[in-house]
This record gives sequence, C-alpha cells and structure tokens, in this order.
Amino acid sequence: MKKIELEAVKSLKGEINIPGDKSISHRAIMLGSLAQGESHISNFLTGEDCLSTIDCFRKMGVDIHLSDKNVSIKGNGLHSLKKPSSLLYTGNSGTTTRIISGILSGQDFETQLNGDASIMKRPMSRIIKPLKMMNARIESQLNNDCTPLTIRPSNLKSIDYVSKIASAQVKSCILLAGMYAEGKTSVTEPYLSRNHTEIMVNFFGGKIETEGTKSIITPEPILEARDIIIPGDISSAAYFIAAALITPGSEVLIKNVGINPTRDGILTVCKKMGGNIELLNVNTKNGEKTADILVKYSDLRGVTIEGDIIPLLIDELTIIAVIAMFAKGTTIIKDAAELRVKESDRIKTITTNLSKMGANITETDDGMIIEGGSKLYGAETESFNDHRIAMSIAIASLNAKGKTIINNSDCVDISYPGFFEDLKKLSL
Ligand SMILES: O=C(O)C1=C[C@@H](OP(=O)(O)O)[C@@H](O)[C@H](O)C1
Ligand SMILES: C=C(OP(=O)(O)O)C(=O)O
Repeated sequence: MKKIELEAVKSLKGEINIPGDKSISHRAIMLGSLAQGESHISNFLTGEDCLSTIDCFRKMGVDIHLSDKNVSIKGNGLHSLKKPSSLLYTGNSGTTTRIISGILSGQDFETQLNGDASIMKRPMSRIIKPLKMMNARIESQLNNDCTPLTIRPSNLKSIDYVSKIASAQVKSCILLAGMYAEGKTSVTEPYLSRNHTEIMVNFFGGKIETEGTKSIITPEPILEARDIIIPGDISSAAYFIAAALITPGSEVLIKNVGINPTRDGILTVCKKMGGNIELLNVNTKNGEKTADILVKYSDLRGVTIEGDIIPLLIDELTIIAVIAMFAKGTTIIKDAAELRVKESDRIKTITTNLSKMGANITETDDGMIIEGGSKLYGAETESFNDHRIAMSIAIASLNAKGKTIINNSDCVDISYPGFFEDLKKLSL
C-alpha cells in the first residue's frame, strides 16, 4: 500500500488526454464477448475494474487480446459462453459484479461470483430481487444479500420492473438478463441513469427502446462485432475540471471527453457555480457524444444539487464537495444517499478527510453542506481504498498550505492509472 505526499501548486496549464470511460469500457467487453465476430476497442481503460471484466469473460472461454489500450475480442454469439473452471472474481468493481450477474442468469451453467472486501459489503439485493422475479436462480451464499453469489441455470421470463433507485448497474443487469428471456423486458427508473448499455446494445445491432425513464429490450438479439472508440471518462476529467476552476491562473484543455447527457451533470453544476467552461470540437463516436473541454480559473458561488441531476453526476459528488470549498457561500448536496454504498461511505469519507484539512463541511443523511471560503491546510488523510476519495483529496491539496499525505493512494489504479503523473504534468 503506497502513500503519496502532495504540496500546493501555483497553477495548472496545458492539454491532457485522459483515459477511456470506465462504464463504456466494461460494456464493450461484455457485448463484444456476446457478439458474432471480432470486435476492436480503442482507448480502452486499463484500470483494474475493467481488467476484472476482461478476466471474467476470458474465464468463460472468450478470446480477448489486450495490447496497450487496444482490445480485440473474438465473440461467438449470445449463447457461446463456457462454464468457468473457477470462481469469477470481480475485484473492486460494482459495475462488473452487478451487470455480469444479469448475463450469468441467462447461461446454461452454474457460476460463483465474488469480489474484494469492499464488494463483499455492497448491496446486491437490488439485483437479486428483480433477477428472481425473472425466475433466475441467484443466491447470496452467506444469506446477507451480498457476494459471494451463486447463479444456476434457469429459464428466464420477461418482467416490467419499476426500480426504486436510479441505477445504471441495476438497469443494465436486468436488460442484459432480458436478452435471454421470453418476451420484452423493461426497466423504469425514478430518474434517468447513464444510458451506455442502451446505446451500445443498439450499436451492436440489438434493440433497446427508450421512453422517458423506461428502457425496453427485445430478447435474443443478434449482436454483430463492431469497432468501438472509447471516449475519455468525464468522471476522470472531473478532477482536472475542478483543479483548473479552483487554482488561480489555471487554464486546461481536456481532450476527447465523453459528454453523454446522462453523464454531464458535473458540467451543468460547474457552469451554475459560475465556472468558465467551454466545449470545443463536439462530435459523436459510436453513439456517444464527445468534446474537448476548456476550463479556466473562475470565481465560483455555492449552489444546491438535488433530485434528477444526482444520477448524472453520482461519481463526481466528492470532487464537487472539493470545488464547493472554493466557492462563495453555501453548497448543499441532497438526495445522494447512494454515496453511502459505493467503494466507501463517500459522505463520511470525504467529510472526514476535508474536515481534517480545515473545511467547513457537514455530513447529512443523504448528502453534505459545505460552506466555502475556509483556509485549507495539508493533513494526513486516508483514501479508505476508494479511488474517487484519493483523487478528490489530491485536488484539494493543490490549494492547501503545507504538505498533504494520502495513505493507500495506489487505489487510483481502479479507474485512473497514471493519475498522479498526469496531475504533475499540468502543475506549475
Ligand atoms: O453502470 C455503470 O457503469 C455505473 C453506474 C453507477 O453506479 P449505480 O448504478 O450503482 O448508480 C456509477 O456509480 C458507477 O461508477 C458506474
Ligand atoms: C462507484 C464506482 O464504481 P463501481 O460501482 O463499478 O465499483 C465508481 O467508479 O465511482
């Protein structure tokens, strides 16, 4: 377990290409494995979570070749997966664990699934319940609604599921199980969550229709191999957007970032706070919108963040808390109780760390209240093995007096290998 020591910087300047989108990288491996023929993926995210997804599909007999950030996958169709000879290990990845469970529910072999200590605490009832409604034989081995899971063969039936939470992992799990069910399966969410599964299934030749917050999949799609270019991950770009906004004299161009409207809540909030953000070279690649993002240091003001925007920035809320410390006035984050069941209890872990650095931040049941304008000091902080916490603290340290230590900082490799090196390259 490594630790890193960081000091304040004068400003951030320059251009950066950030790694590929985590959500899209996972889905490209999953759908490429179930398609007919050889798919090619470029700018694949080689973070540990996406490598866990590759590992699971290799164990089910799929020929996947990874070289630098390029992946080729030889898929053999929807019914081509083979029984793995050992347990499928999903590491730290909630996305892998939940979405793959839907696919596994439709297979004619039994699988066992588990992840690391953090995964073993994350709630799986949200997928177990709807999958059982589809007739899946999925069990939590310790009867605690967590992993390890056992999934046995069964004949799936379609359902129209109304989900209490807006979660793309839950939605994708059910829709992909729906590929193996008789009849159309639908999922309706309270608010729209990220729609990468819908976009990519359609791109591979399958059919998911969307009506408001309802997505409907047609079963037994014939998926055909495709070439996929993965855009940069807006959740990773968020750290550099924040760094440039809060550090005087900064100007950073972040190239080729995915700006899918179900992921761009961070841009909406930063603009509402008064952030100077411009989108350049807006484009679309394999159904996903992209742009270069130009960010300049800005005078910011506090805002309230709540309701239907929360799923559009769920992974960015810890870095938004950091931005809020540099805004005039109060920022209130509500309706974000989901943060408590991520890699760590992110409401607690970000509040604990930023408080140590001198922030005026208060934990609430479903969010945080942050008073901007406190003077920040370097402190010894903990990542709690949560990549987003480590990266958020790193950005806070750029404007704190003295040295900040982040213990267990190597967890950034989950979603952003090379994060600290990239940060150094932009720092003056
Ligand atoms: O589907 C996905 O790729 C993801 C969905 C979100 O989780 P939930 O579905 O639990 O909200 C997000 O937090 C996670 O990082 C990735
Ligand atoms: C919550 C996250 O990922 P996952 O749920 O896939 O572990 C994340 O990357 O912030």
